[in-house]
Amino acid sequence: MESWLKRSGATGLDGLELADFLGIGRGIKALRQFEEGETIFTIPQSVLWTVDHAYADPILGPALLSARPPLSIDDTLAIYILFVRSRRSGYDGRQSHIAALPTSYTSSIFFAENELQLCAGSSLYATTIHLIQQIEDDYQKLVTRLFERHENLFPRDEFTIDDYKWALCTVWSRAMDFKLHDEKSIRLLGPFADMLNHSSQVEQCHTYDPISGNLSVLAGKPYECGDQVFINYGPVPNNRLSRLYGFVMPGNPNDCYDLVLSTQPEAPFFEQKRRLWVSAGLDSTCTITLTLTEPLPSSVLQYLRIQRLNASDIVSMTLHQGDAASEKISTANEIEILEFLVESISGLLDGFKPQLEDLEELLAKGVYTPAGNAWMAAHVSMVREGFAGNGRERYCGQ
Ligand SMILES: C[S@@+](CC[C@H](N)C(=O)[O-])C[C@H]1O[C@@H](n2cnc3c(N)ncnc32)[C@H](O)[C@@H]1O
Repeated sequence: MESWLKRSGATGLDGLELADFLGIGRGIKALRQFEEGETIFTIPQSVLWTVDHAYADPILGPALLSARPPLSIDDTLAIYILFVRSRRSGYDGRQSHIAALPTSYTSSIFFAENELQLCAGSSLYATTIHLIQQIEDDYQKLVTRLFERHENLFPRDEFTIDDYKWALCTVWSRAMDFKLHDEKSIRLLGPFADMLNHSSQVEQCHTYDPISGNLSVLAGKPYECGDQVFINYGPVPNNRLSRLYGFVMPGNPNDCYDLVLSTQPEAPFFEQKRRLWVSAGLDSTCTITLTLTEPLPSSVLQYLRIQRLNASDIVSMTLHQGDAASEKISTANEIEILEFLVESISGLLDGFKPQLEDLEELLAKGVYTPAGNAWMAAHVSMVREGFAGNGRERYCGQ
């Protein structure tokens, strides 16, 4: 892979090598010193995996262009990888990258039922179950939209659902996203750059030049010869890390709980309430992220105050829409929403299985293999530790 990249114009690779690091696995090792901010290496645009390159491929492109509706970005990249992997000639360079990819992944979609049960009640449990079904549905759509129409391009034994899952996990765990101008963004996989592991000790230091289309990695901190070079994947909570990347960080400060608030259209004064939610930047169904530093965002209270409005509250609120329900509306309304919150958060916490104390004990005793699936699921489930304490204090103090 490295010789193909160098021939294609990659720079900086001589100062680096792939190496195994204890407790983290394969990553990139510095073979010399790097000063913070220095460009470590650059991968040219011609070898990146992008949606544009997939469409520009003379064999794959026309098939992708004919798919209706068009494929999502992740599906396009996943099919591009599988397509290149399946070719017998003409794709040596990209195939040398594919040969360096892991052959299996540890995303939560591969957890066994008993492993997944360890995080029952968490958003990871619900999203993983949903995702497994979604992947099966998406695969069936690909079969009818693409594979059956171009049987010569997509030999069925190299485009099975297991191949599709592998390619999707390749994209989820290795793709980088960059914001461009005009609110546009680009998702790409950079050969070699995708060998960099994550550390929250460095600032974001991978950059994309929209003019040249090249990808560069800068030193996020000073490195000595022999150090592992890291990038920062972003402030990702453990449930996402486990779903997309197949690892977790114990005590992750970015841990959060996605609280879904929704109201049925049959509810009293639904239309008026919906308008108030929209004026407050919310909606009749909205997902609000509870974090360890902000376990009870004001938007939760705002949503519930509007949800519990009675006929007379609605009239006065509609007159003063401003920042709807950002403050207490009435004592009765406030008591109602706080009682509801205590009840529903207790319900949410009770929904977690197994009990927090049991999980803490099992983890402390080292029952689960570190970094294994059960260990990851247990750590995701521990997220409630922070919310249980912080949240309750906050509700009692209202
Ligand atoms: C972009 S790849 C990095 C290269 C990867 N280690 C490899 O050998 O191909 C991302 C994957 O590396 C692993 N990884 C990255 N950072 C990690 C970390 N801090 N701890 C444990 N595993 C990590 C996870 O398996 C993740 O899905």
